[in-house]
Amino acid sequence: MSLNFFLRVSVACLAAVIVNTVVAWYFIIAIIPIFILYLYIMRFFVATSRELQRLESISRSPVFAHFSESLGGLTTIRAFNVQETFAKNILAKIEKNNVAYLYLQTSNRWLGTRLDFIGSLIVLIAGVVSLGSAYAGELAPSLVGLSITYALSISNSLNWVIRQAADVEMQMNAIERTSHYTSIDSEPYEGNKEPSESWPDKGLITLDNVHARYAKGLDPVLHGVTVTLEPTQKIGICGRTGSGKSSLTLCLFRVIDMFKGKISIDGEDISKLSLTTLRKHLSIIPQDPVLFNGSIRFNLDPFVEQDDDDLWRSLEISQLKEVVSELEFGLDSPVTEGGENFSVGQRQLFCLARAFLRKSKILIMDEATASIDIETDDIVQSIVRTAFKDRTVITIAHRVSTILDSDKIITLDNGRMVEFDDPESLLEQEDSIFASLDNRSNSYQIGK
Ligand SMILES: Nc1ncnc2c1ncn2[C@@H]1O[C@H](COP(=O)(O)OP(=O)(O)OP(=O)(O)O)[C@@H](O)[C@H]1O
Repeated sequence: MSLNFFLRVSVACLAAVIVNTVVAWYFIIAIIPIFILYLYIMRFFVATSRELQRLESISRSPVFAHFSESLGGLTTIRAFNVQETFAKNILAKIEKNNVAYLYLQTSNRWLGTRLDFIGSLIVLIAGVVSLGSAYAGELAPSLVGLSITYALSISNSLNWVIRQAADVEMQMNAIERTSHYTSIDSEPYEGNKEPSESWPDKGLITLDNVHARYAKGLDPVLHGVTVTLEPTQKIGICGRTGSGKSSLTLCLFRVIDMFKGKISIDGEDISKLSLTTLRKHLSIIPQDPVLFNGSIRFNLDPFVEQDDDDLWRSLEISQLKEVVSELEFGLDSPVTEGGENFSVGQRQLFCLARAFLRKSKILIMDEATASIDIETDDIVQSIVRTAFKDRTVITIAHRVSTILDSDKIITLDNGRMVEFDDPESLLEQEDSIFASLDNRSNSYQIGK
């Protein structure tokens, strides 16, 4: 549509110049300096407005981000009575955006006055040239009218062309951003090996001299971790803040760059598998349990692979059967965005039910019980001990009590595995880090 219009306007513009030149040939000589001036203004305006548009876009995003974050945290904002601070913050961001917007509009006005001036100049030239010719008797009065009418249309057309050109440049900002995102390296999804259907059927995890870092150019966060986790073992990982507990689990999912060493699960080198295969076969319960907008059924079984009996069984195991059966629509009851209509503990239990349903042989719990009460923590631990007894479970602990009954404890320090033993033996060694963390357990925290 726009291209069609653009072509029509361009042809109309050309026709107007030809008509004026035919009416009085010196019109073309007079129009050349104006055309050069026009090009100069066009280049100046397009370059400026492009940058102003970019500033406007950049300053607009924080306004939306702040607004949606404030909406999400309304209760916290009110609880701390910091409404005024948040209002001030968003007003400052809006003001910044308004400044950019104002400059953008001002530049448009700047262009408007110059284009009007150039347009009037063209009409003036056409008028003077054709009237001069008419006085000299070379031109019929009707042709004077024709010439001025066409000159008026030139100024309108030029105005339109310059604005469209500027607009295209401005909108190209979006293309520039998109092309930036398309050129970002993505994770290597493809694998060159497909494991057997039943993989992993035991849950044996072997880490051999694992070195990992968050990105090329950053310092390594794991330095040569070597350990074998036997099938069905319950392993607790502890260590001070920043010791590399989460990084170790991220390595299992190949989220971070393992630049040296090897991790095998049931004999398969995970670096050779496709990411989809690898991640499909591991389950993780993060500290912030994730539930999606939809029904309970969708949250438990997004790929519709299980029947209702299995779903109810998983809810029974995670002690949610009663809660769900009391809801009006049972399994089809709605879950709001982020699972806000359930408590954090219940969300953890839903995640546990989901992990149980997926039947993956390996479950990773990353400080999963950090933000729930001790009672729910106990429920989670007892579910792990019973329903997950035939699976390998790695628990990053927030409370010492959480991992006290693990089969083995891994203690990390500065990205190195410094202890690997059963909890009793480690507690007996008074100089062990695990024992020192246990001594601090009055605070119920490890590494915090
Ligand atoms: N996204 C990241 N980018 C770069 N470095 C990171 C990133 N996340 C963590 N690190 C670094 O990796 C190291 C290990 O962090 P990690 O989160 O694994 O520790 P942690 O033991 O899980 O700590 P916490 O108990 O606080 O969760 C730290 O030095 C940290 O600074």
